[in-house]
Amino acid sequence: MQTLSIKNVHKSFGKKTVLNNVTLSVSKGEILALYGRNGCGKSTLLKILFGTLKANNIELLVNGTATTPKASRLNKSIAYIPQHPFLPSSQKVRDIIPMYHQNQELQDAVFYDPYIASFTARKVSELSLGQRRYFEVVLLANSSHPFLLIDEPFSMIEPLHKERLKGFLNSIKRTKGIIITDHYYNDVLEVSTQNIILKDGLINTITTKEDLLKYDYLKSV
Ligand SMILES: Nc1ncnc2c1ncn2[C@@H]1O[C@H](COP(=O)(O)OP(=O)(O)OP(=O)(O)O)[C@@H](O)[C@H]1O
Repeated sequence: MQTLSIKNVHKSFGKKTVLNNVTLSVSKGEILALYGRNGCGKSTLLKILFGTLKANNIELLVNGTATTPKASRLNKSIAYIPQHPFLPSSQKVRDIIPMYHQNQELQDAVFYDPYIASFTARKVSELSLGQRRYFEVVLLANSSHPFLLIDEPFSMIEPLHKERLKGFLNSIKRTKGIIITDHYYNDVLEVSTQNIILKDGLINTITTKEDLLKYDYLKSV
């Protein structure tokens, strides 16, 4: 079983502790959903895992072997889809695909995705938000990385795009271990296999939607 485990992640910004000995793990075949209120530290945790933000402390194990976030990024264990646009806006979709994938099979998986095939001639700047988000996810999820971090894939996109994205995530779920964070909790709950919430720097397990009330994320369900 391929598993990504993090233990005792600690992160402070000045005197403010955002992550307080956070411990979690995700295995191939699982989608771990991370909830939490604005500013609680979800993106901070994903950036730390991808090695673009330094933690005060982190123990990272990939398949039981101790490693570092930077090494995991460089050896293509972990892929990361950030919250903000990251693709070159003046490039066409069809030119971006080979930039990310030299492997023909991986290129084809993106090129021949039925929805992406309908806009490969367009520049990224010409895509709708939903098209761009779907392209970003499919582009990076069709990779050899066994673990994938996705920050807010559903935010601000229309219902039809959300359905398409959920369908895609369900189709790749058995091939990867995925950590996803988003405030569209109903959509996330449809695809997730495990659910946790970050509150006051600590991780709590969620088993029902009502637990989101318990940790002050919702007022009613
Ligand atoms: N570089 C930084 N310097 C100082 N404080 C920071 C920095 N980056 C993040 N923070 C603070 O850390 C906290 C966690 O931010 P983070 O972006 O991880 O929250 P989040 O849970 O992803 O929020 P949202 O749901 O709004 O995306 C916030 O209070 C934020 O202001």
